[in-house]
Amino acid sequence: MTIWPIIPAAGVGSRMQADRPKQYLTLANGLLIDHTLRLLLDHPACQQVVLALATDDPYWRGSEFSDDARILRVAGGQERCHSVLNALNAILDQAHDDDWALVHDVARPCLHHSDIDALLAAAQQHPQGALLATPTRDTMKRGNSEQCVQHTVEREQLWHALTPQLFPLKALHQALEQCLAQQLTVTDECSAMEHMGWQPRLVEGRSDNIKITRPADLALAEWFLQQREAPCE
Ligand SMILES: Nc1ccn([C@@H]2O[C@H](COP(=O)(O)OP(=O)(O)OP(=O)(O)O)[C@@H](O)[C@H]2O)c(=O)n1
Ligand SMILES: C[C@](O)(CO)[C@H](O)COP(=O)(O)O
Repeated sequence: MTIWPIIPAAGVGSRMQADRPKQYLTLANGLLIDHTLRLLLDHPACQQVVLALATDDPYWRGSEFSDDARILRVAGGQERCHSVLNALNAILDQAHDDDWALVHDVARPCLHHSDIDALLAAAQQHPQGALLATPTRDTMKRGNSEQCVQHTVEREQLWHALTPQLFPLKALHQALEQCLAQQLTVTDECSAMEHMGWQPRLVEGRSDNIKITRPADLALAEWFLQQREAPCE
C-alpha cells in the first residue's frame, strides 16, 4: 500500500489580495509553499509529492524544491477539485488498488506530523477514509442575502473540515470524476466521497492547522511557524 501525497497549489489567492499567489509569500524566512513541501517530505510516509501548479506559474522556479526529484508537477485546473483530479489522473496508471491519496492544501503550512500520524492511524481502522477536522467553538448562524440572521445552526457534531484528507486513491478518482461530470460543487475531497454515500471518519486535528486565506491570517501563521522552530519543539 502506498500513500500518494497530493498538494493542490494552483490557486491565485484572490482573497489574500497580494501581488502574487499566497503560496509564494514569505513567512518565517521561507516561501509558504516550501514550508508545506518540507513538512510533507520530512514525513516517513511521504516519499514523493504530486504538486498541482498553475500552468503559467512563474514563481515555482524560486522554490527551494524546484529541482527536487521527489516532486511530480502536474497542471492545476480551474478549481481546486480539478487540480486534485488532474493530479490523480497523472498517477492513476502507477497506482495499485490498495493505494491511498493524502490531499493537503499548500495553504496549510502549519500542519504537524502528529496530525498526519493520527490521520493515517484512523484510516487503517476506517476503510471509508478520514479527514482532519476541528469541532466548532462558536455559536453558528445561517445568514441571508441581507447578512441578517436566518437561524442558529445546531453546533453539536458540527466540524471545520481541514486537510489532509485521506481516501482510497481509485475510489477518490472515481468520486471526483462522477461529481464533476454531474457539475456538483466539491470544495473538498470528503464532499465527493459523501456524494458516493461514504461516511469518512472525522479526526480531531490541531486548531493551528489554519488555511492561509486572508491578510489577517499571515501574522498568525508566521507565529505558528516560528513556534515550530522553538527549542522545545
Ligand atoms: N484552481 C485551484 C484553486 C485552488 N487550489 C488550491 O486549493 C487550496 C485551497 O484553496 P484556497 O485557499 O481557496 O486558495 P485560492 O483558490 O488560491 O484562494 P482564493 O479562493 O482566495 O482565490 C490552495 O492550496 C490552492 O492553491 C488549486 O490547487 N487549484
Ligand atoms: C479543502 C478545505 O481546506 C477544507 O476546509 C477547503 O474546502 C478549501 O476551500 P477553498 O475555498 O478552496 O479554500
